[in-house]
Amino acid sequence: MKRDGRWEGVYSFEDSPFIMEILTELRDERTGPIAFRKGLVKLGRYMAYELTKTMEIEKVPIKTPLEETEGTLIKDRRNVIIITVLRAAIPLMEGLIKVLDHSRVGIVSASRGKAPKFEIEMKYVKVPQVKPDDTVIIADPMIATGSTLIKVLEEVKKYGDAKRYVIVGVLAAPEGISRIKEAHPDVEIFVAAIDRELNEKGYILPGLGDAGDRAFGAPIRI
Ligand SMILES: O=P(O)(O)OC[C@H]1O[C@H](OP(=O)(O)OP(=O)(O)O)[C@H](O)[C@@H]1O
Ligand SMILES: O=c1cc[nH]c(=O)[nH]1
Ligand SMILES: [Mg+2]
Repeated sequence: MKRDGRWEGVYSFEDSPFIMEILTELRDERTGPIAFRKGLVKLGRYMAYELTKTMEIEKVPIKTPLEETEGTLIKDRRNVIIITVLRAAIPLMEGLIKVLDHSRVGIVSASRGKAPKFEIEMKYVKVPQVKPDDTVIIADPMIATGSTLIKVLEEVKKYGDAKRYVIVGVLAAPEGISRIKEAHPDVEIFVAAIDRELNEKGYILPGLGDAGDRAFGAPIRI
């Protein structure tokens, strides 16, 4: 895990060869939906594991069959809410919850409109009560303009004050991170990698394309 000096509380995993190998498969245009979804699940699992290193732990007395000793408990792991941003975060959440298995889960829908406005439509919001000890993890693979996550954070913050707000994603564009940090300076961001820029349609470059479409196929409008 590597802190990015351009912002406070922003980390990438560009120093992790294994995470970079999974990302390489996700970026590759030849990777089909089955392998793409599997890659997202794997990333979620390993990123959650890395995230536990930033969590508060507690030393606890335990008894082995032979004697008393001291054990470790990750306190914060017991107080996690994962917010899944439809669609593309579904496989990422599946991976995160394998490690963060006590998590409560919120589901929100967010659909980004076309350039240049990129208006976000949020029709479905189901979020549990947020308590002061909670770490709220917002899972969304792509941080492009940042508009989706700014809106999701605004909404989620109505459900109570958390100990931490953490975004877990795959790729981010620098402009998206800057916009989120400006609107929500308290949020921490963990992404596999931070890419170069956005194109005129709001896609991350070099990126991996449309994460939702690659995972689930392109929807049609009727
Ligand atoms: O940072 P932004 O510019 O807001 O863009 C990022 C959003 O775009 C994608 O979702 P999309 O709207 O394509 O929905 P989908 O997951 O259903 O494809 C992605 O999963 C993010 O939620
Ligand atoms: O590059 C991008 C930008 C937004 N959403 C995606 O799925 N990909
Ligand atoms: Mg999409």
